[in-house]
Amino acid sequence: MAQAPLFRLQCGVNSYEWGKKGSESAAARYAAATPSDDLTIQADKPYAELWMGTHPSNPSRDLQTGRTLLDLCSQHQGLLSEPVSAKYGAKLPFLFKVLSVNKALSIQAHPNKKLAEQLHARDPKNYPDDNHKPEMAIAITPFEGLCGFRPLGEVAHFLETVKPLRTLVGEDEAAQFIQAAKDEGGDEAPKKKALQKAFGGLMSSSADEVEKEINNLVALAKSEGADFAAGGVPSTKGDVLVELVTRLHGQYGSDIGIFVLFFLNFVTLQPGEALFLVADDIHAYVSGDIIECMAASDNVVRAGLTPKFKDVSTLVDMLTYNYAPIDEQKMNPTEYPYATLNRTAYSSGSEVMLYDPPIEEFSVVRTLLHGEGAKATFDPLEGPSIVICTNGKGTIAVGDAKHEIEEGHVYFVGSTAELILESAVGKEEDFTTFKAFCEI
Ligand SMILES: NNC(=O)[C@@H](O)[C@H](O)[C@H](O)COP(=O)(O)O
Ligand SMILES: [Zn+2]
Repeated sequence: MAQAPLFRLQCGVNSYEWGKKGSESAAARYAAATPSDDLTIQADKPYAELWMGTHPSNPSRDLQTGRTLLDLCSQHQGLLSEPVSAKYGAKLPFLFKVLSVNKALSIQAHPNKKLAEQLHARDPKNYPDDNHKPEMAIAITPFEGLCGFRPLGEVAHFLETVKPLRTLVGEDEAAQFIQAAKDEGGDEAPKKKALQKAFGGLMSSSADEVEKEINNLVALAKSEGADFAAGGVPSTKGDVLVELVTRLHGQYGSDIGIFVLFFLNFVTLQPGEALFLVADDIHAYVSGDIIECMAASDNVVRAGLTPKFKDVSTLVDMLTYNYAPIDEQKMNPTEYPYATLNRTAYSSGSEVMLYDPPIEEFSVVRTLLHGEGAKATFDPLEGPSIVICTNGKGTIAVGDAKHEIEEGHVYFVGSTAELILESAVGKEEDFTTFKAFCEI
């Protein structure tokens, strides 16, 4: 029997410690928006991630039949399209998530394909996939994160002005780094080497050294206030650093990850803003709700700010040591050219925006339909999509099939289906959806 190309998904939510509690968590609210026998939201339990896709660690299911999406795609490969199923088999090329972050996530990076295969072969328990995991984050609420190494001059500034940091890095390593960072000319390779040496020096500190220096750091931050770190740097002022050191210390105690703050860009995203992280890029999300899309993998190499398995030497060895101002990491969405807005949508400032990272496995479209009757019609795609509504309500239609969709509802849309989204909100309200898709 042919499989309808539009069906509602029941998606699982996981309870990592850093998730927002109870219904404060968007991941929990969205999971609870779909009937499920085994989910009752508990007020004091953290709910971190809603997973939408075929990944076996938390497989999404067809709401009507209870069959896993992987099972359906295995039986009906047309849902994925011939090119996608030829290359990726029955597994979706992407994993689509909603994260609700209450406490900082681990200092982490995701291995490239080659390293992922090696780690998976060596330690399948901690590295469940043999695939890379480049990822994109799109803010649903205001979001804070640590992403990529700072411009070297900023790291040099902190090594010069924050004594506990310099002590852990090592006076010689710090001096060599500052020298390399200040050398205006010269190629990148020796600078990246100096950065790796300084970062590696920090990350090889003993627990006792960290305990001692974290107390000095917190005391210094408290006593110096806005003058902390000589007032900080343009991208992260002294008072912001004081608040972050205090907050992370409150969350994780004497954790080396707090010192990593001085090496990484601290970025805030407003709703709709996005960033993209290539494999081997260091990061740690700090707060807020995001849509996240990634290649289908759950490989995380961690080195701090976490009770989970840490693999510090692998992290220090694997990083790209790219360094750049945060604006170079942000992604700029563009108007999606394959959707048509009706007059109501057009006149009410609705928008269909494409977030298109430089990889094959996924892109994401954010559709914001403002006011009653605003409609967007999407050209057929040769590939699979997953749609989630994050605000308001409306209808989702493919061919003759038309369903109501509201906040938290998730739908799978099979290949070459012409998709129509129409809002059913008040004239001053928004109906917002995100659609992850792969087309090769
Ligand atoms: N940057 N975001 C991600 O990579 C998410 O998709 C991961 O699932 C989380 O980072 C996992 O974080 P923990 O290992 O619990 O610290
Ligand atoms: Zn990550």
